Amino acid sequence: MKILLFGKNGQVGWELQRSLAPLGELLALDRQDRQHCGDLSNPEGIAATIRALRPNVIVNAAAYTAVDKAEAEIELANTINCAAPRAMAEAAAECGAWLLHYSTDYVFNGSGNRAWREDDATGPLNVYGQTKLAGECAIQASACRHLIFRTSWVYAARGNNFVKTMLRLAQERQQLSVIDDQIGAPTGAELLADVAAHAIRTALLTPDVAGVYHLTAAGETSWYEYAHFALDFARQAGVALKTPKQAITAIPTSAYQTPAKRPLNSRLNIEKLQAAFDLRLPPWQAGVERMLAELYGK
Ligand SMILES: NC(=O)C1=CN([C@@H]2O[C@H](COP(=O)(O)OP(=O)(O)OC[C@H]3O[C@@H](n4cnc5c(N)ncnc54)[C@H](OP(=O)(O)O)[C@@H]3O)[C@@H](O)[C@H]2O)C=CC1
Ligand SMILES: Cc1cn([C@H]2C[C@H](O)[C@@H](COP(=O)(O)OP(=O)(O)O[C@H]3O[C@@H](C)C(=O)[C@@H](O)[C@H]3O)O2)c(=O)[nH]c1=O
Ligand SMILES: [Mg+2]
Repeated sequence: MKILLFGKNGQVGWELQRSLAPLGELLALDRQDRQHCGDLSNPEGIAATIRALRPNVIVNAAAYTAVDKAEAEIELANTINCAAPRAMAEAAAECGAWLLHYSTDYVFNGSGNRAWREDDATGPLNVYGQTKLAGECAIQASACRHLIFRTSWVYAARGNNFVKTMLRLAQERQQLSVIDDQIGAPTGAELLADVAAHAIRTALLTPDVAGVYHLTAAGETSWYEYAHFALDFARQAGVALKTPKQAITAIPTSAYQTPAKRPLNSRLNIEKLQAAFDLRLPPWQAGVERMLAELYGK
C-alpha cells in the first residue's frame, strides 16, 4: 500500500509520519518538497502530485490554521483549506484513492450546550471555519471515498498551540486573563494520528465507513480550566512561573477582543466514531499530562 501525506511537519502531520509508517510505503510532503508539489496554495500542483504518485490513500494534515490572520487573508485561506482539498479529492477519485482529511469544531456557530452531532446544521462564525466547511463540502461533492475527521483544540509537544502559549506567557507575565465561556475538548495530535492509522485499516476492509466523524478526546473543559491544568503541572514540575495561581483571571469571551469570532460551544459528540471504528477515546487530561511530562521530563 502507498500512502501520500500532505503537511508532514504540522502538529498532526508529524505524528502521522510515525503512525502511518507501519501501514505501507509512506510518502510524506511539506510545502518545500523539491521533487513533488506539496504546496496547497497550488491546487493544480497538488493534483499533479497525486496523478504522478498514484497513492492508495491520501492523508491531508496541511491547512491554513491561523484563525485571526485568516480574517485578512481570505483568498489564501480558501485556496489552502478548500481549493486544494477539492483538487485532492478529484485526483483521488481518478485514481481510486481514499482521502482522509481534518476539519474543525469551528464549522459550528457555538450555540446551545449540547455536543454537536455530525449532521447538525453548520454555521461558521469566522473565515477559517468558513473555508474549512467549504473544504468538507468540496470533498463530499467529489466522487472520492473519504473520511473527514472534525476535531478541536489540537495540541502536541511539537508545534504551536494554546498550552505552549500559556506556558510562555506565564513565564513572562505576572497576570493572565483567560476565557472561561468557550467549552471544548483539547485533543492530542498523537491520538489523532493513532486513530487515523486504525481508521484507514478499517476503511480498506469495510469501505462503508466512509463519511464525516467527530474525533476529539473525551470530556470537556474551558480555556481557563485548561490553562490552570497545564500551569499547575508546570509549577509542580519546578518550572519558574511569574504568574501565581491566583493571578489567572477567568473572563468572558466579550472581554477578549480578537479579529475572528470564536464559538462558545465547541463540544463534539464522538459516539458515531466510537461505534463505527470500535474505539473508546480517552479523557482529554490523559494526553495533556503526557505532553507536559514530555516537555518537562517528569
Ligand atoms: N490546531 C488546531 O487547534 C486544530 C486543527 N484542526 C485541523 O487539523 C488539521 C491539522 O492541524 P494542525 O496539525 O494542528 O495544524 P498546524 O498549524 O500545526 O499544521 C498545519 C500544517 O499545514 C502546513 N501548511 C500551511 N500552509 C501550507 C501550504 N500552502 N502548503 C503546504 N502545507 C501548508 C503548515 O506548514 P508550515 O509550518 O510550513 O506553515 C503546517 O505544517 C488541519 O486540517 C486543521 O484545520 C482542527 C481543529 C483544531
Ligand atoms: C493567548 C490567550 C488566548 N485566549 C483565548 C483566545 C481563544 O478564545 C482561546 C484559544 O486561543 P488560540 O489562539 O489557541 O485559539 P485558536 O487558534 O482559535 O484555536 C483554534 O484553532 C483552530 C485551528 C481550530 O480548529 C480550533 O479547534 C481551535 O483549536 O484562548 C485567552 O483567553 N487568553 C490569552 O491570553
Ligand atoms: Mg491558533
